[in-house]
Amino acid sequence: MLGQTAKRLRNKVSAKLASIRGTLEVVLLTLRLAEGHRGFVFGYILLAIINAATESFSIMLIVPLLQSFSSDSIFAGVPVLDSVGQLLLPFEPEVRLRWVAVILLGIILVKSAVQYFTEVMIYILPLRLERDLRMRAFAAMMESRLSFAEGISTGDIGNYTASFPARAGLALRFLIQGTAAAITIIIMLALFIAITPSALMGLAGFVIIGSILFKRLTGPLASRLDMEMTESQRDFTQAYFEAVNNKRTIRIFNATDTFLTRINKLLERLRGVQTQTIAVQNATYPFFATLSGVLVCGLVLMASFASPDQAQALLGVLLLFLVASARMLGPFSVAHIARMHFSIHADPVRKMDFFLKEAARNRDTDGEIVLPRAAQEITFSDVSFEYPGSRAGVKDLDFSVRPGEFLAIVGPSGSGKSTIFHLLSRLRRPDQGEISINGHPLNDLKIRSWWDQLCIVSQDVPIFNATVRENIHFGKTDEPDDGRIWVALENAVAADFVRRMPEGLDSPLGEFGSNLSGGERQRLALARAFYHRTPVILLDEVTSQLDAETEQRIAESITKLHSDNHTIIAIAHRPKTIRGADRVLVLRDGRVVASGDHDTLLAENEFYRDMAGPVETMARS
Ligand SMILES: Nc1ncnc2c1ncn2[C@@H]1O[C@H](COP(=O)(O)OP(=O)(O)OP(=O)(O)O)[C@@H](O)[C@H]1O
Repeated sequence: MLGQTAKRLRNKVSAKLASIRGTLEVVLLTLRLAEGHRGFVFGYILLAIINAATESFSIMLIVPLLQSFSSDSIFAGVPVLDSVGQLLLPFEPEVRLRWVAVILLGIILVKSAVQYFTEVMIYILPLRLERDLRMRAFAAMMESRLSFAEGISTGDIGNYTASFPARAGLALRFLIQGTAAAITIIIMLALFIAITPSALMGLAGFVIIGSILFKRLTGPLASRLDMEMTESQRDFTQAYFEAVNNKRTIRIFNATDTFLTRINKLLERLRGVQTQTIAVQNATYPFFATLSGVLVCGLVLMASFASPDQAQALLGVLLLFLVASARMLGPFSVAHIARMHFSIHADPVRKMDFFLKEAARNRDTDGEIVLPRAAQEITFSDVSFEYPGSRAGVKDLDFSVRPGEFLAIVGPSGSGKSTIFHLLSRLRRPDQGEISINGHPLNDLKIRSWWDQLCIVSQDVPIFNATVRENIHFGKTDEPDDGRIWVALENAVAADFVRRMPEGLDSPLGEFGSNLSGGERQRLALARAFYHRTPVILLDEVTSQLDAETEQRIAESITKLHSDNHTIIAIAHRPKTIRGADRVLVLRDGRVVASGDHDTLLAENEFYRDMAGPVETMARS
């Protein structure tokens, strides 16, 4: 029996210690996240200490002043009050009042100024940290390896770049607000220890019993709300972005009502968590006010049972307790509200810190070699790559592309064509083998010096919510050259439809280019490549949405680029679209199964012939 009780006690103690360790860990993590704002944090705490000191000073002045007008000395023998009282006594009552009034006025002015600045700072600080963390999360995502960045769901991205920074900002706010309140309480307690130990006993009892009771009542709820807030915000962001990004599909599949119901449910859940949080937060002040009221009633009752002398002493303590509790109720409630809020926002602090560390670990490392701008020879030597967690990818790729060569890569869907582009642009890195540019391993290059010489037109045609000019000039830092933009548009067979737009090059293209047709988007993306005229151009199914005539005109533009000594690597499902290529690589299940020129492959390779289809094969025969 005794052993069991001891064991239970041990478990309780170790659980308590673990919880204290957990809180301390979050405190340190919060301070680490706020590393760049230390001056602000310490400035706030310093002002809070000045605030508490002025508060104490005014109590030390007011109480002896009142006492000095009374013939019954309730505070006789109380060291601090006595000595301040002695200082006041030699003065005439009116002089005493004047001096106290002047000093109090000075204190009040200092206190008001300090209070104003602490109030402003406490709202500014979370915003500063939020802004800083949002930027850090965004940069971490952009600068980390693609496999890491692509592994984060939209809901989580929403949390890392919006909700978590805001909540970590609040955690910092409540951490320093709680610390400042705790310092104020300590200063006040020290003052009351100096004044009278019995008042201190009352206060200490009030502080300890009140805190334990309040924590018991609200602690578990605060931790649950912390988790629920994170989850409900993540789920809402996920659903929201899915709805925003799939407007057309949702309508056509008649899924509007389903989506609205889902979003409505998620919003309702979020509101529920927020409501519960507000209910818990606002319980603090009434709780402690009631508790201190109950204590006062208890003391009055006790005085009613005591002898007149004891009653007077008790009422002296009561008076002090009233002053102390009235003064301390504010910082005390703030300390508890802050503690509770801090634990409500502990989860985002841990997750934000973990995310930033993981992103730093997965940061895309760069090489040292700056590649001079020139025609480049590209070599794949025994390159193999598998997507993480999947067996798909490419195997044993071994080929070179000469400077100025036009290489076509054909193969069925899923054979690994786009993966080659990802590897060549170092968005992914080979598991085995090496890719080199002009003899330099791709991993050793300063990647921006390679990207500077590379342009990609991909299947998912990224058009930005900007004007035609800004979309074509995208990624460049010099001034846009309208003459060259029009030439690029002509080459991409896009000039006619841009001319028809009401504002020409200044026309806005809408979000994701929603003001354009699929083929127009494709031609604008091509115009971007023609404008950039980088030494190496990667084309991924660039004519898949175009009619035969436009496709033919674009093929001519590509041939012209080729004759201007640009290296072109073009991906296609259908051999028809890359007839101008010098050489064709045929890909199947991630491997190169044949290579040669179009005609030779048509004549000799059955797989290629099957892909080319009867029209192409007949055209040749
Ligand atoms: N992020 C990814 N994670 C896991 N597997 C992937 C990923 N991207 C592509 N794959 C897989 O890798 C293989 C090669 O994909 P890739 O996109 O290179 O094919 P592709 O030949 O370009 O196809 P398509 O012609 O349809 O665009 C496919 O089996 C595909 O499912």
